[in-house]
Amino acid sequence: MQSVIEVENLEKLYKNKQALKKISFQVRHGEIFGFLGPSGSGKTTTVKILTSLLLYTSGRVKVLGIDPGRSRPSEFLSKIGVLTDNSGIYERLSVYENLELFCRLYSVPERRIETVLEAVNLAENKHTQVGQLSKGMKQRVTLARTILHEPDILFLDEPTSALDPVNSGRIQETLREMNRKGTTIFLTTHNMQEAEELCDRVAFLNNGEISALDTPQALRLQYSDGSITVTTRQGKQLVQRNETGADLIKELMYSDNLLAINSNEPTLGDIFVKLTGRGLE
Ligand SMILES: Nc1ncnc2c1ncn2[C@@H]1O[C@H](COP(=O)(O)OP(=O)(O)OP(=O)(O)O)[C@@H](O)[C@H]1O
Repeated sequence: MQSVIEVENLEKLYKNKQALKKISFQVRHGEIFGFLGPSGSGKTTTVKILTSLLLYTSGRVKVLGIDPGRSRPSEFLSKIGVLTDNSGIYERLSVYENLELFCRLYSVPERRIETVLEAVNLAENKHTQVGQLSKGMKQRVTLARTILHEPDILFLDEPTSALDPVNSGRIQETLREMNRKGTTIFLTTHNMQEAEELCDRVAFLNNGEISALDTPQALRLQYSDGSITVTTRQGKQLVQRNETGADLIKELMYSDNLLAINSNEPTLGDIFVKLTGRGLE
């Protein structure tokens, strides 16, 4: 499948701090790609470079065939959407007025507002002043603004980090829906559950280096120890995937003492710790 983001040996130096150490990866058209790493690993630096907000030191970067470091801002920014913490929504204006303002600024037809409000589930709140909305709803207004111009790629830096599970879930559902309609999504997070549920592929970033990159399922299988937990009326028991294990399960089934069988696949968080020796928080 066609790559919409290509990164090769990307390096970023802040004075003498090497924030990105020659990382390489590609993001395919139509996928949700997760960039996972703990605080300080280089996630925001990467997003800023990919969205032309920061210049890189060396390497090769292409986003939709354009080098963000050398792009014409108006042309490049019309193709992407960027959601970060400080997205500048006007608290004293209503939801609708905020979006109207951005429509005028970016020459987007006003009829897009209704579609976008439906997409982020805010149609009923369109006349509410943003200052009166909950944190989760504000984040959805910001998302609405980010997708107003129908970007080909959406960059999200920790989109749900400050939200409760209900609001996080709503944002995730909106992202899934947008992705189903063809938007490629590049997402940074240190929330492994979010990555596991949402992402087609994930990259683990640690100290400016990528230590693994694959689908969550492939990573779980690769780092699984192959054991199975069997639950019987007497309790839980660890069984290996071999002939002895199979015989035991067969015996438990015939004796009607088998309540459940679960494979012991590690979570993305477990794998991150295994690979890097540190957690994601
Ligand atoms: N403007 C800057 N000047 C110097 N060092 C910086 C600058 N911005 C970031 N860094 C350093 O670069 C490294 C990567 O930072 P970055 O913000 O990209 O990490 P992050 O993974 O996004 O972290 P967080 O999840 O806390 O936002 C960190 O060590 C950080 O201290």
